[in-house]
Amino acid sequence: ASDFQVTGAVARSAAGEDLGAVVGRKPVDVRISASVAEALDAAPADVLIDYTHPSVVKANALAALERGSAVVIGTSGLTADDFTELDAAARKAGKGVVASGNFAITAALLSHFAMIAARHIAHFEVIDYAKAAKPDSPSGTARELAERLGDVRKPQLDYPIEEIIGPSETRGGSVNGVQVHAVRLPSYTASVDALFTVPGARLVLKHDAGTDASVYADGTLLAARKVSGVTGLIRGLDRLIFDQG
Ligand SMILES: NC(=O)C1=CN([C@@H]2O[C@H](COP(=O)(O)OP(=O)(O)OC[C@H]3O[C@@H](n4cnc5c(N)ncnc54)[C@H](OP(=O)(O)O)[C@@H]3O)[C@@H](O)[C@H]2O)C=CC1
Ligand SMILES: O=C(O)C1=N[C@H](C(=O)O)C[C@H](O)C1
Repeated sequence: ASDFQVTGAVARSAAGEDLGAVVGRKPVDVRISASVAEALDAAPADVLIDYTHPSVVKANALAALERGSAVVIGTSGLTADDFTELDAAARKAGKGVVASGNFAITAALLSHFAMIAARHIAHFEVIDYAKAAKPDSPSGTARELAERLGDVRKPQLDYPIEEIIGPSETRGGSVNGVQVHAVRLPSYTASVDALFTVPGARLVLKHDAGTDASVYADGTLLAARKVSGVTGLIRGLDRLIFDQG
């Protein structure tokens, strides 16, 4: 995108190398750093875009806010409490954080439609499908969806989970009162189903992605453009697209 300039990059395995060379292009005079703090100390940035690992994303975001950068978070694994902490840190810094469990437009539309559906339908659950080796569960997509659906309303459960006859784990995990079922198997990449049902009929909202990471690019760049106008945290690409006209 011609309106952005890459000022730094982070990858421990390529630290010290030129970013252009590492991605198979001409050198671009951007040296890859081993950590976000090191990268931002070497070259300040308006925005940090984080696609790293659940174990480091919060520390990365806090390091960026301390250094005066806004933050776009794609990395999964953060809890509702983590986001509360990041919102407070962003407000203290007078900066914005935009986080989305999924930056694909199809996932953003699913979230938008699901919030409407939850206002009208009392029974719903979420199924999350990902590759067998995904380290976090539920996915960022499913976690954000369930947390936000649970804020719209707590879904009706017609049989209490704690009274289930058999292993209650088979009914999934509760995220903000919403049952989430995480499937981790080879052949899956990144999909989510939001199931809304009434007696006799079902609405199934499905986001289904393959391995092409470009589906996340436009949404990520949209967030990077808009985050400079934000103070505090916004969660969900759909909120950037649909809540503001
Ligand atoms: N919100 C969204 O739309 C999307 C979210 N994701 C999420 O983004 C995250 C990254 O996914 P993906 O790009 O597939 O992962 P990869 O493992 O392919 O890439 C992670 C990158 O982060 C670098 N990195 C820097 N610091 C660390 C660290 N401390 N620990 C681990 N890696 C580090 C890695 O390089 P090195 O090991 O050399 O440091 C690597 O280049 C996941 O949480 C995933 O769920 C993924 C796609 C879309
Ligand atoms: O690990 C992935 O690949 C992805 N992770 C994100 C998530 O946890 O939801 C988004 C997408 O599913 C790809």
